[in-house]
Amino acid sequence: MKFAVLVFPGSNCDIDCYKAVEDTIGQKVDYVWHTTTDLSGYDAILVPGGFSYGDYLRCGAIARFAPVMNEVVKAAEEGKFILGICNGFQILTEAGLLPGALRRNNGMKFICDQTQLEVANNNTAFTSEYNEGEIINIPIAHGEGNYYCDDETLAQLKANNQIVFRYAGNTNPNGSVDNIAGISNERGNVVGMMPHPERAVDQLLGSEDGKRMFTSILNAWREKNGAAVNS
Ligand SMILES: NC(=O)CC[C@H](N)C(=O)O
Repeated sequence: MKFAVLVFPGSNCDIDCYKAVEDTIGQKVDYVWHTTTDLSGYDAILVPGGFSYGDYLRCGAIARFAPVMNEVVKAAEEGKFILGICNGFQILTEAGLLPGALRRNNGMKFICDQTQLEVANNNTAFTSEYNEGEIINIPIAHGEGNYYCDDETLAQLKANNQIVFRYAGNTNPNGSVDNIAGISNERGNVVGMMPHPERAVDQLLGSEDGKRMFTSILNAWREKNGAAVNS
């Protein structure tokens, strides 16, 4: 299996994502610059966190127009796995690949902290290794993580089981609607989340709870492709 980690000017979690893939599942992974116009060689695309284009206008609002994003849209249509983390989630909502938007945290401050997440849906390619309702420890680091969508969209998210993670036990750090920390598209192959699983892949980092997102993706890909265990 081969992963792409997108790199925009201002990305700062690209190396963490690359290392997480290498260390947790040992699969092939490349950094892919934002001007790239061909992602056909990749099975999964990670859109990492950071401050793409300095967060000017709105987080993700400029990155969404990068040439590589047309390829990300194409990859999503082809059913490839796409995971946007933090700024990556913001970019995917700006690009219209995921519904809703990320607004300033309701306390208007950047928050960098450990958070407890509840796995709201383990029936996805990204979360199958967790138990439904499991509480996991994954850090956040954002200024605009306040997920917003209108009532109609929220009803659709619930009806289609698209809410993947919630901040556990009403410990909502940023004001997100319905404690939402991560969602998927309707098809389930695109997920965006504000917390950082790639920063929780070793006890040295304080938690290993993010590892199973990467093993879940690999398992889903193997299931889809009937691939041999070590391919
Ligand atoms: N860690 C991140 O990706 C931060 C995203 C964005 N710059 C924000 O502050 O909300």
